Amino acid sequence: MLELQAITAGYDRKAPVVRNVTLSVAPGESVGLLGPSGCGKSTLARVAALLHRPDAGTLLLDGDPVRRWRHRAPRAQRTAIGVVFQQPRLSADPRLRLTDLIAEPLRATGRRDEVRERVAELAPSVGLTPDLLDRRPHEVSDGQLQRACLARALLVRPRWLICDEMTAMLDASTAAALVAAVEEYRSATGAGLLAVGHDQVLLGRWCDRTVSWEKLTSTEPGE
Ligand SMILES: Nc1ncnc2c1ncn2[C@@H]1O[C@H](COP(=O)(O)OP(=O)(O)OP(=O)(O)O)[C@@H](O)[C@H]1O
Repeated sequence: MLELQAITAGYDRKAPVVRNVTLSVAPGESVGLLGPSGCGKSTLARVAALLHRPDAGTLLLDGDPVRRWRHRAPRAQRTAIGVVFQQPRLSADPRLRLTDLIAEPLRATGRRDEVRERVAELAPSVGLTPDLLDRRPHEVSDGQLQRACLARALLVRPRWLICDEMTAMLDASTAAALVAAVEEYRSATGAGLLAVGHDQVLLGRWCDRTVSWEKLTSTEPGE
């Protein structure tokens, strides 16, 4: 299970944007988190992705509490989670060719031949052709770059995927292709998914269940 328990988080301890939120994703389950712009969904997603330390509450990964965040998190916990954000250009090093961008999670540990093999295996599953793999981010479209960011997230075979508005900037056919790639990965591996967004129709079609931000936060004592 991926369990967010009574999470309070934000950027100012006196005014947290996420207050006492509890949400779980079971293995193999897909959960959509719906909410309006600015409500705190991305902040919660970043807590779940080990990128933002909460002010209070507990994150359990398969029963183990997460005690360290970002680069301090143990590798086994970091690689259990794959994350894709809304804006690929903010999460892609502009100097890297797409092959190296996809291979980033293996940079420290992967052998060269293993890296090449894994990227070649993943690229078609996200719809990237070999010619695109040699290009740098400024030489590809947003959709192509987002495909590479999804491949990077899948590279270490995470048990949990967090997609934060993954398709918000994309045209309908690219969005559908990326959702299909996530679902193919999930059906092959049994990975769980937390998909964050504001598009009720998309999340309703994509996920086993959707929860609204209002519901999650209305259980707060005193509200
Ligand atoms: N790095 C930051 N420093 C300070 N405040 C921030 C930071 N990031 C986000 N915020 C604020 O926290 C609140 C919640 O932001 P968050 O990105 O979690 O919302 P969201 O629901 O994901 O919105 P959107 O759908 O527009 O991405 C907003 O008011 C935002 O301005």
